[in-house]
Amino acid sequence: RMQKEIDAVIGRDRPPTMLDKLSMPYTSAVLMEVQRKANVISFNTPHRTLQETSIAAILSQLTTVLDDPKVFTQPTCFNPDRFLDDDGKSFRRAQVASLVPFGIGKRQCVGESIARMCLFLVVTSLLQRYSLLVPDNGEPPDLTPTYG
Ligand code: HEM
Repeated sequence: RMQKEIDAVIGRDRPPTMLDKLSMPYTSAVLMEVQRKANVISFNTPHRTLQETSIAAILSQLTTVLDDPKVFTQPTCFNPDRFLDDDGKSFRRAQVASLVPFGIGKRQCVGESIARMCLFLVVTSLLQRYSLLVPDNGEPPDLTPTYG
C-alpha cells in the first residue's frame, strides 16, 4: 500500500519532497507505526531537579506508552491503520497524540522535525526504488526487542 501511494503521488521519475507528504497519509501512518514499534529510546533521557525536592530524578520509559494496550489496541501488531480514520486519509488525533517517541514537554527532542523529515525522505526514496522481501525459504526478521 505504501509503494502504491508512492507511485500515485511521486511516481518513479523524481525524488520525493516534503510537499508530497501532505498527500501521503498512509506513508505517514506507516512511519508513525515504525516509530511506535521500533522505538529507539525505550528509556527516556534522565532528568534531575536543580533545587532540593522530594523527587530526585525521573527515568521515564516511553515503551510503557507505545506498547500500552489501553492506548494502542493489540500493541504487538504492526498496524499503520491504527493512526488513520476509516476514510484512510484523516488521522485519528488521539492516537497520533499518544505517539511519543520524541518525549513530551519542555525537554522534548529538539531534533524532532529534522528527524521526521529524514525518515520520510529516506524511507520513501528507498521504497520508491526497492521492494524489501523475505528470501525464499527465509524467516522474517526476529523482532524480539533487546533490553537497554
Ligand atoms: C528518530 C530520531 C530521534 C528520536 C526518536 C529522538 C528522541 C529523543 C528523545 C526521546 C529525547 C529526550 C526527550 C526528553 O528528555 O523528554 C531527545 C532529546 C534530544 N534530541 Fe532527539 N531524537 C531523534 C533525533 C534527533 C535529531 C536528528 C537531533 C538533532 C538534530 C536530536 C536532538 C536532540 C536534543 C538536542 C535533545 C535534548 C533536548 C533537551 O534536553 O532539551 N534528536 N530526542
